[in-house]
Amino acid sequence: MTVQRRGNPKVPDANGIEKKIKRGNALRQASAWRGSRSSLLMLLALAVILCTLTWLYLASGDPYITATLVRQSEVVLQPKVYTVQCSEDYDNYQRYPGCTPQTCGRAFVDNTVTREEAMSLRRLAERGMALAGSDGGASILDLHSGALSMGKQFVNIYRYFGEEISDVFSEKDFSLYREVRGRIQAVIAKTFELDPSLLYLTKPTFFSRINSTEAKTQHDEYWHPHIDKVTYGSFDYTSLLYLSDYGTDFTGGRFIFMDSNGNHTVEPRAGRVSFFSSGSENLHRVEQVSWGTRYAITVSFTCDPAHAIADPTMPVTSV
Ligand SMILES: O=C(O)CCC(=O)C(=O)O
Ligand SMILES: [Fe+2]
Repeated sequence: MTVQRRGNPKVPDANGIEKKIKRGNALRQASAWRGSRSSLLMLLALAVILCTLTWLYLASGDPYITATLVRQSEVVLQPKVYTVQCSEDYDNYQRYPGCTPQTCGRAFVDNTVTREEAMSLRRLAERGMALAGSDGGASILDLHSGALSMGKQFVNIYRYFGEEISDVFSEKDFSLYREVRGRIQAVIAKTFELDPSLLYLTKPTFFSRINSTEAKTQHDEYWHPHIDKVTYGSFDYTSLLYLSDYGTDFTGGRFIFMDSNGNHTVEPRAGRVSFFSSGSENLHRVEQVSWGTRYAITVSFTCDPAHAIADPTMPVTSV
């Protein structure tokens, strides 16, 4: 019997197999490409969604977003005022009509004190602090009480340095402080519609010098959130006169109002006066300085005559 060789259609020839393999490869490649193209599109879509969400997040005023109220480069010639609702803190204290905050808020002005005056005050602070200074990143000098940071504690410069202090400070320094204090008092009274004669300078009033040196004691930890009326008791209006420039003299060190709807920042500028009602409507902190040295003076006012202090004066030394 002869075996007839019939062409089997199910067994393709070598060419056919090759073609099939090629087609298979091509199909696989195409689908791989389609796969990577669709992952790319997916990534793109994700990026678009992410950007949209970020934009919505920013635009909706998220509580943790920081907004700058006043930049260092800005020159504020009329007080820039932001009112906020007064807290109930003042209910716990005796009210003094014409002084106790009825309108609360914060304001900034750059032409109450000149930059030259700020530089003179800064030199005064530099001379004073050169006598001692903190081991950590925050030193203070209080011309009223004489307190000066020294190592991990404080000394009284008037007692510790005695007559030598007249080589460091002059009458002119004290009269500049008085002059500047008077102008700050007047601008606070005008802005908050108060009787300037019913505001009194209160303690502590001090120069501060802060930098990025590691804190050695609690006194060096200047960055904690606080309410001035709680921290200092007698304050009704706080003012800060900045003696150096954010961005050139130091970085970090911005002042931050911590509001329920977000952080509101002030960039220090030499000669800038930042003032605000001292209650919990103005919870704040100072950002840690990351580079350089920042100088400022805290000059605050009370409505309670019992907490008034006199302007600092050159101590009378016995001959
Ligand atoms: O220096 C500052 O900007 C703020 C200081 C401060 O909060 C304070 O002295 O109570
Ligand atoms: Fe404060």
